[in-house]
Amino acid sequence: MTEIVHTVAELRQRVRAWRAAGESVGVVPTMGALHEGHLSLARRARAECGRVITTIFVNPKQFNNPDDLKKYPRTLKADASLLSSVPVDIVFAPSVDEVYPEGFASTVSVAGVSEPLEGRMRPGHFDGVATVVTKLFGMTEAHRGYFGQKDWQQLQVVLRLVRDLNLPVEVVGCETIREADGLAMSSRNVRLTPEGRAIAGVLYSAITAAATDIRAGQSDRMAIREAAEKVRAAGFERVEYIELRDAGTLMPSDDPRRARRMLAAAWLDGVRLIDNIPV
Ligand SMILES: Nc1ncnc2c1ncn2[C@@H]1O[C@H](COP(=O)(O)OP(=O)(O)OP(=O)(O)O)[C@@H](O)[C@H]1O
Ligand SMILES: CC(C)(CO)[C@@H](O)C(=O)[O-]
Ligand code: BAL
Repeated sequence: MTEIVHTVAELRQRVRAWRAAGESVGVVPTMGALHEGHLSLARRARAECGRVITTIFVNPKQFNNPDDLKKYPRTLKADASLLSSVPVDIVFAPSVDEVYPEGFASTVSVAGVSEPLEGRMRPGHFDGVATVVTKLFGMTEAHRGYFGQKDWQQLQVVLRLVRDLNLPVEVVGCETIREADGLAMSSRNVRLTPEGRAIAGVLYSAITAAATDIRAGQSDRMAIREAAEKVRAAGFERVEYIELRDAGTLMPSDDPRRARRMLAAAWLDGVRLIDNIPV
């Protein structure tokens, strides 16, 4: 049975009882408007942990764009019913005041890995993510936390903060779930028009082709330029970045012997889509 819990006090009571009984606890942090990508994380947690908590919290501190925050889809009822099919034990859906009560004054800031790409395009975003993820780990006392590779840089930020702050959590990165045309599932996809949705898969196919070309010996720069041209030609309004980076540090990397990642962000129908793949 899936139970919806809104307060930290009630959550703690449940978790303490589980832990006292020797059960392992997994947490899947989300902002709701759930899709198969989220559910795959929850199923993995279900398979690996005795108890599973999914958190649903649209975290105002990580939105640098007030319009994006206002338009973020909120579908708690439908989300809870999807999660009961996994099933997860608890849906933790706190209010903004519960998470950030009067007088809240702390920020967790991860230097380095949070600075380029998403960090540069969305100032303050990763401070908001690092702060709320640290709090969610503290609130849930989870042994394991599940995060999607779709938000690759976020996953690296969380890994860094857990290491740096000695948090007793094992971070598990889970593969990106895609639509049939390759589009990475994302809650923001519902804001695409039918015309936009029809071309959205080009972001993935363009970076996949670039990665293949680079592995076949094409120069990084040429392959990336061609990918950006394909995305624009398909009808995207703007390519914010397509970059080849060290997979762990997110710093520029032209060393094919190291694990590298191609990361992209582009605008379609006024919606900002991101994706990434290994190279
Ligand atoms: N397609 C996906 N495959 C695997 N994991 C995913 C996918 N989409 C999101 N996740 C993961 O689910 C967790 C919660 O993400 P979030 O609630 O922001 O959903 P989202 O679909 O990424 O929404 P957004 O529109 O904000 O990008 C994150 O760890 C994220 O990486
Ligand atoms: C990890 C997270 C739930 C923190 O708010 C959010 O950034 C997300 O949904 O990826
Ligand atoms: N999925 C990452 C959270 C965000 O876009 O704000």
